[in-house]
Amino acid sequence: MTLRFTKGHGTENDFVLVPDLDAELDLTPSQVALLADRQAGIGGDGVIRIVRTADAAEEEVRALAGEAEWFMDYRNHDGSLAQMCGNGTRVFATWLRREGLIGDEFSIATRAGLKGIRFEGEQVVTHMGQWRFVDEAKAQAQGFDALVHVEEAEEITEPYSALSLDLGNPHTVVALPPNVNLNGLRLRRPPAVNPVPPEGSNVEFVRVLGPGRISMRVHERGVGETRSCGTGVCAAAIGTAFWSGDVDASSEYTVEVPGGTLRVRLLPGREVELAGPAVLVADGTTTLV
Ligand SMILES: N[C@@H](CCC[C@H](N)C(=O)O)C(=O)O
Repeated sequence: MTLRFTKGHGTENDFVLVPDLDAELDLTPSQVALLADRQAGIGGDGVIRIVRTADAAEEEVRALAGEAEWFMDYRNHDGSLAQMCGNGTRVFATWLRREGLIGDEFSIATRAGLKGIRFEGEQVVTHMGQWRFVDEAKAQAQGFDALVHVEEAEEITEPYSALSLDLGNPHTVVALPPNVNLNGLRLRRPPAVNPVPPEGSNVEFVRVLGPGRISMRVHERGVGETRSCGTGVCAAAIGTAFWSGDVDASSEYTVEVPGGTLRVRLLPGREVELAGPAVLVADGTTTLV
């Protein structure tokens, strides 16, 4: 079967977008993994099927059809399903706008609920909704609720304290001590998180650069190290605000990732907004086997 696709990225977190406007596709995990394969397929950190919310397979998603016409059906590089992708929302929205399917401000449906989108010049702003601690009592009592082992250069060192956050999808944030070089971490293998998150976790390593400025590297669940992760930079900003003493105040962070720069606004009511660029790189067709 011939498939139309668009390749796009948000701060170099790259995706294969597959329009399925008539809801004819039932992509299997192995078909997704082949599309995302950088040697044998188109290549990307994830695959986004663009489909009407009313045609989503999941009942909870279909229930959002009155508020959002389009559903971002997000799959990871390995073919697994994910609830949400922050960078993906901007690329998805940019494709919908290019095709004339939406206006300047609208909502999209995701497996983590509705997300508001607006275009501000070259930037796309996603209202990511509410975040939550996975274990607030433990985090407030100890300052962390998990441990992360990671390889540094050749060795696996002592575990780092970490914070588990739910941004619709799972995150574990590590604030690196000042003597540890962010670029020296080896993220080719998944960092080991303890307690083991039941559905796996994206793991972010954060270095504070100055007030409101951080840099981050990420190992994404279902992918490996990526050059950016939108939900991950939100988690990194939330963790940094938490460790600096006031996660409930409004604040803004600029987050440097290997693929570029993103802006995060922490809002009252534990809501968060993400702003950044989105680029559509190429359109083509491929054969689905
Ligand atoms: N890159 C994304 C997150 C994609 C999903 C993630 N790997 C997961 O499994 O939760 C982003 O920009 O947020």
